[in-house]
Amino acid sequence: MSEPLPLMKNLPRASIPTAEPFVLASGSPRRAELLRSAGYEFEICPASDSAECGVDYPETASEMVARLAFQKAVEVVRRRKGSFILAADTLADCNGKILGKPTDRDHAESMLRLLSGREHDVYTGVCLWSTGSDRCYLDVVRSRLKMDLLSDETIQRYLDTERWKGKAGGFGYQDDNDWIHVIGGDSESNIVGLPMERLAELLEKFDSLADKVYKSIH
Ligand SMILES: Cc1cn([C@H]2C[C@H](O)[C@@H](COP(=O)(O)OP(=O)(O)OP(=O)(O)O)O2)c(=O)[nH]c1=O
Repeated sequence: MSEPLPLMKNLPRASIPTAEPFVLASGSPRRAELLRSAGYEFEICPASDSAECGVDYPETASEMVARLAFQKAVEVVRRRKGSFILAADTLADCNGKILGKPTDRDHAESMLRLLSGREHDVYTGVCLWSTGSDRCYLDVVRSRLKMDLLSDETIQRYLDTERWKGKAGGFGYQDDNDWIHVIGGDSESNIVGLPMERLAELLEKFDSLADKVYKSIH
């Protein structure tokens, strides 16, 4: 088995605030790996892709990840009664241009060319939802990154690895590249899809933070 990445080590863990089974409403292998590395026990029940698509809303990256995390949670809440649900969404934002997962190699290349030599933000929206008590909390964490100016050769070499697949912005911070640097925000796990430090805080404070959810969204 390969050695866990440094960012997967010493991750904080908090107790689940209800007696409900903990359900990860995400198909992201990174989110599952982060939770597993921290020692959480959970089931996986991904939201359908339709929870992510839809109308082009005029919104910021921060608003968008919050909305998408909420939509993914709603979709799973409908199927998993009596569960404590965690949904998340991650996007990159380079000067107002919002970058999701690339659809193909050309799309990934255009994202890398946009990010090359620039600073950008990575946002993750987190939605926690106790379906038994109908309480929900939504939060967003931001990290700031700087990508070195990439040569054509570096871009093509990275694209050849296919590690850009399924990753917002067309790259993986965890992919051991020396051309991407964190310059703001202190959660590396946030960049990879789940801010583990904030998650532990939210779980600890869930009872005081969470609001009752309107029945109408069920
Ligand atoms: C920026 C960045 C993103 N990512 C990943 C995290 C997320 O899995 C993905 C963003 O896609 P998301 O739509 O947030 O999640 P997903 O499609 O993987 O899973 P689901 O919708 O079922 O929850 O990008 C990295 O792995 N490394 C990175 O450096």
